Amino acid sequence: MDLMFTLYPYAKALHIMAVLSWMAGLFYLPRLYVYHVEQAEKVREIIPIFLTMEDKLLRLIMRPAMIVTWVAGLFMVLTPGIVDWSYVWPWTKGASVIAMTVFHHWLLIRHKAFSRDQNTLSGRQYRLMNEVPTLLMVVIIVSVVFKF
Ligand code: HEM
Repeated sequence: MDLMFTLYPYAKALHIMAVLSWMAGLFYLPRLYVYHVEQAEKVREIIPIFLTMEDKLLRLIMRPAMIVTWVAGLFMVLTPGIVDWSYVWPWTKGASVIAMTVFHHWLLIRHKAFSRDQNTLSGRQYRLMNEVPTLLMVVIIVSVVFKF
């Protein structure tokens, strides 16, 4: 237990670093899909460049950042005295991080559809979906800061 308390600030620092990297990708990838849809209609040669950018962002940045966010976050959840489940905030945060993870996998599925040239969504739809991580982030930050 003492070791968990010693490691707690390291876990929190790691958590915040990973969260920032994961969120950067979650904000940028739907925007990249907007350009992918709208530009690919005009210039087909640009498609492989978009696919490479999306693939690298998903595999090299977003996936590792998501894993580190979860591992460091769960470490803090398991540290005694950190989360009091009788409050509302752990539930709103928990629901939002699960929704954020579902959104990540939705982006992955959309990327696979793009790779097979089977994208069915419009630029406008990706623009709308871009708001999802923003809304979830607001709920998460309010939850961890106000701890209602
Ligand atoms: C993926 C699963 C996640 C788990 C299990 C998790 C869990 C936790 C826990 C237990 C804490 C410590 C709370 C405290 O200090 O009292 C924490 C802190 C924090 N989390 Fe997460 N978290 C996750 C994802 C996220 C995401 C996606 C964001 C941002 C969008 C985020 C932002 C933060 C911030 C800013 C803090 C620091 C709060 C403070 O110092 O008071 N977390 N997290």
